[in-house]
Amino acid sequence: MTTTAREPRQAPLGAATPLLSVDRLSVRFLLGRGGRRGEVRAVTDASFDLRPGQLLTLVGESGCGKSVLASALLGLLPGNAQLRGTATLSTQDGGRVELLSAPESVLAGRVRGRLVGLVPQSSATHLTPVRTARSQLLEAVRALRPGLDDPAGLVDHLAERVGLEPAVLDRYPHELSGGTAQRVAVALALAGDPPVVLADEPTTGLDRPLVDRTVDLLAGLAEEGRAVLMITHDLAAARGVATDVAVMYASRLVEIGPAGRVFDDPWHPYTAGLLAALPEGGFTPIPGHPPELTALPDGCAFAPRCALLGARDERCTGRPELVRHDDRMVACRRPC
Ligand SMILES: Nc1ncnc2c1ncn2[C@@H]1O[C@H](COP(=O)(O)OP(=O)(O)OP(=O)(O)O)[C@@H](O)[C@H]1O
Ligand code: NI
Repeated sequence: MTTTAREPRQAPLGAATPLLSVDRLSVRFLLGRGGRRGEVRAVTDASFDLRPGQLLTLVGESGCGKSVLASALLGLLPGNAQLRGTATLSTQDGGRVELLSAPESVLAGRVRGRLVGLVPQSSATHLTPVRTARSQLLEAVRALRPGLDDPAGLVDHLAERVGLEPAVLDRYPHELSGGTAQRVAVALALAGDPPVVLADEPTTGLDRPLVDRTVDLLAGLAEEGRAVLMITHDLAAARGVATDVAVMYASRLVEIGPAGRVFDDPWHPYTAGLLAALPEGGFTPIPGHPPELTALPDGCAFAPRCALLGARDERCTGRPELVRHDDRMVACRRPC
C-alpha cells in the first residue's frame, strides 16, 4: 500500500493542552561582526501548538527555515543567532519550561533527550563511527535514565520498538544501511522517553518502502500519545501519516491546518503549488525562486511567484498575516 492511498489521520479530539506552544518565534543570523554584513531572517513570527497525539509535518522548499526552527527549540543554534518570541514546553508534573530563554544547563540537563527527542537531519553522520549502535544506545540510556536497573534491557526494548533486529545493534555505523541507521537514530531519540519528538528530514535518502516504514514509526509515536514534529520535503510521505500540516515559505508559516483538509483543499497558493509539483499533482513545478532571506520584501514574499502562476490580484498588497479561515490558519489575502 502506498502512503498516498491511505486515509488521512486525525489528531485525537479533546487533547486540549499543548505539550509545546510556540508563539511568534523569530530567528535571525547576524552576518559579520554585530550584523555589519546584514542578517538572514531564517524564521519570522512562527506560531503553532503541538499536542499529544499530533504528528505535525513542517514542509517547504529548501532553505525556508525549517531546520533552524527546530534547532531554535533545542538551543542548538550558533552564536550569531538572535531569537525572539516564546516556546513553552509543558511538563508532566504541571511545570513549564520556556525553551528560548532557558539556560544551556536546563536545555542540556532537562530538555534535550528527556523532554524533547531529536531525530537529526543526517542520522548516519550523527552516529559515532567507531562505536557499535548498541554501545551508543546504552550510553544514551545510562545518561538519560541514570537510576534504571536494566539499561541493556531497555536498549533491546528500544530496538524492538523501532523494528531493529538485535544482531544489527552490534554493527558499526558504516555497516548500517540508511534505513537501519535511521532506526538507530529514532531509538536514540527515544532513549529518554521524551513526550515531544522532533524529526528533521527523517526519510531523506531512503527508498519508498523504508520511507513508509519510517513515517509509520513516527505516526506510532504520536499514536502512543507523544507530540511529533516531522520536517520533510516528502509531501507524499507526510500525506499518509500527518495529522496536521504547517507550510513554510521564506521564513514564515503560510498555512497550518488538519492534514486531510489542507492536502485535499489547499488555500494558500504556495501550498497548492507544492501539491501540484508532486507526481500525482502532475509534476508542475512552481515557477520562479524563493527570495533571499537577507532581503525579504515587506509585503507578501510569495507575490512574485504568485504572479507567475497568474494568481496575483489587487488584494495582494501589504503583508498578509496568518489568520484563521474556517478549519485552518492562512497568510493570504486571496486564498485559493
Ligand atoms: N549559522 C547560520 N548563519 C547564517 N545563515 C544561516 C545559518 N544557519 C542557517 N542559515 C540560513 O538560514 C536559512 C534557513 O536554513 P534551514 O537549514 O532552516 O533551511 P531548511 O528549510 O531546513 O532547508 P532544507 O530543506 O534544505 O534542510 C538558510 O538560508 C540558511 O542558509
Ligand atoms: Ni533543513
